[in-house]
Amino acid sequence: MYKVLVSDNISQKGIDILEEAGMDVDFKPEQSRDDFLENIADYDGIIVRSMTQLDKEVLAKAKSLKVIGRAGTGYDNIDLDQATKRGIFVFNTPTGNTISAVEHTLGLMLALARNIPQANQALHNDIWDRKKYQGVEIKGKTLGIIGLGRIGSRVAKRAQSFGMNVIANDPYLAPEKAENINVPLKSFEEVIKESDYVSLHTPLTDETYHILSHKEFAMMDQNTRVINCARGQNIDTAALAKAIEENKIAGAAIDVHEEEPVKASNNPLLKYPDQVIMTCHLGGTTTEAMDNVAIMAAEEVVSVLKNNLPESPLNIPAMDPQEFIKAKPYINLVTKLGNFMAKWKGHHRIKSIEVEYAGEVNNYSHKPMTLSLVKSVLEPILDDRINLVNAMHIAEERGINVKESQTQHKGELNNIITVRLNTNKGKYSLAGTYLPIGFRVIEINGLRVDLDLSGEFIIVTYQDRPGVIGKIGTTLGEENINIANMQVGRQTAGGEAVMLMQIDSKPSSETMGKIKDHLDALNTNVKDLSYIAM
Ligand SMILES: NC(=O)C1=CN([C@@H]2O[C@H](COP(=O)(O)OP(=O)(O)OC[C@H]3O[C@@H](n4cnc5c(N)ncnc54)[C@H](O)[C@@H]3O)[C@@H](O)[C@H]2O)C=CC1
Ligand SMILES: O=C(O)CCC(=O)C(=O)O
Repeated sequence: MYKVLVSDNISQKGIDILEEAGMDVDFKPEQSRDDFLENIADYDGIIVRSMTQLDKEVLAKAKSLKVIGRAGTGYDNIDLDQATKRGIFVFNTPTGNTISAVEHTLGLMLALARNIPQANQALHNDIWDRKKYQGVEIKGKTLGIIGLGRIGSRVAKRAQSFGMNVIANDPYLAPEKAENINVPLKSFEEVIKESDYVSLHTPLTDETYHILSHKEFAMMDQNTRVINCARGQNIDTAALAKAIEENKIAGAAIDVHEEEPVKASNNPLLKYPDQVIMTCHLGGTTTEAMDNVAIMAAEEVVSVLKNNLPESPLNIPAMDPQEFIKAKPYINLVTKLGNFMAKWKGHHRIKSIEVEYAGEVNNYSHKPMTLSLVKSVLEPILDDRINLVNAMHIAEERGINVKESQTQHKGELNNIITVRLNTNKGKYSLAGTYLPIGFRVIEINGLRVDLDLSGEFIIVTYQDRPGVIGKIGTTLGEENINIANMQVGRQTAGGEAVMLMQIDSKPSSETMGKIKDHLDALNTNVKDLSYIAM
């Protein structure tokens, strides 16, 4: 039974899903860091929101952890690099709370324009002051959005319906996406200078850390109001407090904070209740969003622990489910070629893995295929320590160069995948194709063959000599091993030859020894002789 820790508050619906799937669930949102560090080794899966820090120290102790589910969007609290190196799948549920974050942003903008929280607070204190709390309209004003993704684009659409003029900065967005929603893309500086309202909707990255600081506040108009519903570290809090103090800008509405939870001791913005509205990271906290992200995260954790790939992976290439279904035969083909190669090359040290894709297979992303190949080639050495998440990292760590290429050439076949290994004892190459009837191996070390890529094989590479086929056939016959199919390829008469035999049962090591003795007696210079079960 898998153990799953839920270390932040999530909807009960998520916990029910985990339990119904037979998981042993610990719900511990209030756990101390020390307890967390002490117990994390016990868990196969974890679900977090933004409060749990899954940093290097934690992940080093998380010896059994296979999957991290982020019930929400931003994943800056997870050390993705470390999780990847440790082969832990990480996914988020980025669509579950988009609308809630959008609506909270709009709410903050209106509250900021109309002094709603301040007037409410005053009235609760028995103060009626219509002059002090006079607001401004948002109609006709310019809203500058930094980060026009899922949330930013929806904020834009709603703001346009209020009659706002929306502009945006997003260097990574395809310009057509912005054109489609009638939002002109401008430089960061233009947005900062031209906007009455600046709203942040970027993830927290090295580039967006303190994206608004002294310099940017100095560029803003005095009537500018700033909204942050993204991440606290996107704004330099001290610089914002100074800009407010010096009336460089008109106000700010802040949902996310550099230090959470906010306390009077750690946040200078609390000194400006008339200009700064603050909420306690509530952007994604609605009943609907909480249910959505918890259900999605729980279902995905269960699915990944059952050996499926996550739908919104953060550390393996994502694939559209429809595309995945179509590409699956090629993923299976390349995995089979990798399994074959791993057994064929035996204990030789791999220097490089090359894969060449030809024909129809080029219609799909190669990344999942190449990852599957690397995993299958290295698996016999590393067992369950290698998976799709850490395959490239492990290859790199072992000095194995992985190269992929594509070509249109495929002859009469619809698709061909060729795998080449360079080892300390020589080169191996194997090509296969996917046909609706199954997988075929069509080339070994450059020699044409045609065999079903399933079942059990003996493969031998040797110097072409008369009598080899007969000797091997007789030896297998004496051991009562039936040869279902056999193909021999050779470069030239007397040159390097490869024999691939599909057999009906496993030969003993004595049988393999006898074959080797016969081949040596015939002076065939055996390069390798392997039994391969697929
Ligand atoms: N306050 C809350 O409770 C919530 C906060 N969030 C935060 O909102 C962020 C955005 O969420 P989504 O819109 O779903 O993400 P998204 O990935 O759909 O959009 C982010 C956009 O930012 C752009 N971007 C990245 N770096 C940029 C840069 N240096 N300058 C300008 N644009 C840049 C990207 O190209 C992308 O279009 C999340 O990363 C999360 O941190 C999300 C949900 C709830
Ligand atoms: O998950 C949370 O703690 C709140 C929502 C959020 O910040 C996010 O989804 O990025």
